[in-house]
Amino acid sequence: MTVKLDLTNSGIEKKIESIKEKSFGALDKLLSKTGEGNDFLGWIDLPENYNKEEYDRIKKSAEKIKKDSEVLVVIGIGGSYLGTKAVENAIKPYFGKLDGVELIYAGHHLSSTYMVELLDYLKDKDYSLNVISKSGTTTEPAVAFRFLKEAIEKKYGKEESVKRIYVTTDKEKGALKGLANEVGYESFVVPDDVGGRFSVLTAVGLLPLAAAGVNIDELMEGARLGRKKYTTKNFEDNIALQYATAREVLYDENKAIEILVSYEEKMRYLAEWWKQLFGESEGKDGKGIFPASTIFTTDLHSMGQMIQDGVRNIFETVISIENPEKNLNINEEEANLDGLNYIAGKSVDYVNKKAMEGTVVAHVKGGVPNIKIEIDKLDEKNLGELLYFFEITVAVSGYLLEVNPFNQPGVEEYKTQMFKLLGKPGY
Ligand SMILES: O=P(O)(O)OC[C@H]1O[C@](O)(CO)[C@@H](O)[C@@H]1O
Repeated sequence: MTVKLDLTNSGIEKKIESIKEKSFGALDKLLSKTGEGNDFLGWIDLPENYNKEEYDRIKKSAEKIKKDSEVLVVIGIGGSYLGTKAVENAIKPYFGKLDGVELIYAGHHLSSTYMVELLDYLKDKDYSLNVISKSGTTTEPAVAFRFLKEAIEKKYGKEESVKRIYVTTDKEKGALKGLANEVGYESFVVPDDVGGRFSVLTAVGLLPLAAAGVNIDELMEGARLGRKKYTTKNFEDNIALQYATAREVLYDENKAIEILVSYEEKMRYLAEWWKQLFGESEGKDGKGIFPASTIFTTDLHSMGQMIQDGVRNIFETVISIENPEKNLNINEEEANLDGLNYIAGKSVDYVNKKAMEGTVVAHVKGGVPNIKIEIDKLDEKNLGELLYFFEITVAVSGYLLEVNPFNQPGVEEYKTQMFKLLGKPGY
């Protein structure tokens, strides 16, 4: 077992029994495709049932990008970039990069300063673009692409730039698809039945990740393993079902905020991906657990007070990585002026783990139930499984909450108001 779940500090193990049946019903609804949003369930079978021809093309394009570019600019927002950034950051070294290109993100906000500085940074780099938008009409990436397309055409000329632009979008709809068809960019598809926040294992995530040097075969292998485990209709064996059930019980007990905690800085963007997945899936009809995240011990020194002592509407889900990639021991110092000799001979990870154990005790004592998810190490295979684990959990959680986990009507409101202010035709 690679991903493990520990509910011993959740305080609700007995209550879980009482809604086990309801959770089964939710999983059944999902797998029999009879629930709301059942036209967006393509992600369930994706680890097995993906387009093999496209997968090969992704690998070939990634090799070409590696050969002719130092940088790949990933243009997208929300589900069109967060999964990539989550996996990339979890896998790549802190300083430097993998055996691939540097990924730089654009179109995930509207900072004019960022765009000016990015265009400047790219001037002396060899680069390619991957513009990603399922709808093909999202404003932020569209604006970014307009600037970056102009810049790349200026640098390489029209003909060469066409070979450096990769488009990932709907198979037939949207402005981006129209443009790709007209100009002849290499194109990849976001399947109709896979929503943006569930799309990391399609070309959306796979192309930039492969170009960055992430092992996408292993990522898919992990997801395949996840599919076997988390679609199992046996409560005792299915920890995604257990996690969804625990969340439902805690929500019933007015724990309306879930903080995803990690003690590894590399997990920061996995938490960002998780926040979109859970926030967009559950937050509707006046319901939903608010997804938040922290990196400990860093945020214990900023958010720790609030978590320990503030409004008691929080629970924590800790992702623990059993074996760090790298570790080092603290040496004994004769003078001991810093007073650290009491931990001499111990490793930094040992101290980190003790911080984790101590924090769990303190927070549970302070009225913050704790769920622990454990992986043995941070690699592509475990990440693939973890991504799939969260996807199944959120779908079951959504059905338990009696919302449609696969739409996001609320996101439209800000767009409507912004378009009105900008004078977009039709608004
Ligand atoms: O891939 P697209 O269509 O540009 O959408 C980007 C993101 O924007 C949203 O649609 C919300 O507007 C997210 O659900 C999605 O991940």
